[in-house]
Amino acid sequence: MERISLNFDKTFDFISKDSIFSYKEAIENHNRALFNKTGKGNDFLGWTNLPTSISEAELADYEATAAKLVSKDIDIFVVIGIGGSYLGSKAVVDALSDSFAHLKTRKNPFILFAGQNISEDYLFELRELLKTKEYAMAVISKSGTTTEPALAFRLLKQDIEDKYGKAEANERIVAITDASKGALRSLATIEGYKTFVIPDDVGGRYSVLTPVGLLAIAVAGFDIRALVQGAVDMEKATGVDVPFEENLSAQYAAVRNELYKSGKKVEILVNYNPKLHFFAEWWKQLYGESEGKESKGIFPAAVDFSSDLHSMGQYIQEGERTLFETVLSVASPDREVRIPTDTADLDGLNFLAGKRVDEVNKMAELGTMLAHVDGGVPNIQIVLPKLNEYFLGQLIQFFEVACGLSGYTLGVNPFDQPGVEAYKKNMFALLEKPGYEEATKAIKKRL
Ligand SMILES: O=P(O)(O)OC[C@H]1O[C@](O)(CO)[C@@H](O)[C@@H]1O
Repeated sequence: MERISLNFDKTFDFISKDSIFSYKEAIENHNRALFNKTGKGNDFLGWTNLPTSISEAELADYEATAAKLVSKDIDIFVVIGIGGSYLGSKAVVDALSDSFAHLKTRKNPFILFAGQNISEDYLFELRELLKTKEYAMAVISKSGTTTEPALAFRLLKQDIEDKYGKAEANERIVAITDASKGALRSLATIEGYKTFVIPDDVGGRYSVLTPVGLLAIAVAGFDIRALVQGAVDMEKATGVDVPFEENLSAQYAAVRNELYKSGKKVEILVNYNPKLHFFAEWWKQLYGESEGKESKGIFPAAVDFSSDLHSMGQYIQEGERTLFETVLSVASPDREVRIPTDTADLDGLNFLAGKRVDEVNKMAELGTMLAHVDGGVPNIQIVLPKLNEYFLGQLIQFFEVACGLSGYTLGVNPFDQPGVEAYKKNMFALLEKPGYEEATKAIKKRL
């Protein structure tokens, strides 16, 4: 199998190869704890062997449901969800879509998102747009009780029922949630929506390869079988008995932990293709929610280069020396654009004539990596041969396994997120939610 590759040579000015390989035994033990489901948070380890456990019947169901929705000639498929219930599908759909798909004639509907913020303007404008379009929607919440998607769904449910009538609206709504618990499960049962189950042992940020991600990706017209196949191959390539020397996830986990120990507290995920912007958002949740606890953890940040070289480049080159970068590099672009000759050559670019634009991009990438290393920023590089479903599937599983190993190495439980409750508690107290009376009194005294 052709694989994504990992190169961490450009960290050796900062940490030694020996120090990285000193993690071998510990990380191999962590890998066994992950795959044998004996480590911390082991009730949320269903994602480790998720790719190989997806059945033909499940894939066929996602594809058939997507085809049924698309056959209604919908312009838009609205995905209502937040965090892990939206970032995975957004990441994959954006990575695979034409950059201007929203302005072009398409075979498949455009995927829009709701419930990922509480902006009144966003919801107003979305509802206005939907009045003029044909649409269907998926409402996704593992807990079934998250405020942001519940609020958006309350509004959009009324709109879709008003537009199509209740019976047809119910045909256009798919609910993806827990098998038995939560308000969304109860509502879906009452309304008779088509439903899909998010497995109990797969947390939100590890759920892109469940119906949470796969349905929307199929509706958008992408090959979910190739995506899953990539993840299957990476599951095997990082599995329980794979030695450290061959396990890319284990090596990435070791390098980032050693960099963290050496004082590099911020990891910046870099891309040179704007289609990967939301992949970085998915990655930020994966690593931020998994590792940021007990006053520890690398802060995950992201930049889109070369755009952000003209905004954040200065800081990365010369600011606080607590950064390292992980560059997502795509070896070959899908399309070919060559730079033309210009007789006047007033812009002085004739030295590039005949070259592909990607050659310039690649030299920007290499030049930046070398400059940043010179400036004190270690660089890791992950290369995808192409930006397609198969290699994205590999990359997803690679990062998930590495995240589990990295969290175990750091000594935290990478599969809970207790800190997220703090803002919710305050928001409910401020909104005077029944049951929060004491908290309301206490918070009001602070205002
Ligand atoms: O799918 P749910 O349960 O609505 O949760 C959405 C997101 O909210 C969180 O639970 C944080 O509150 C994330 O972990 C999760 O991805």
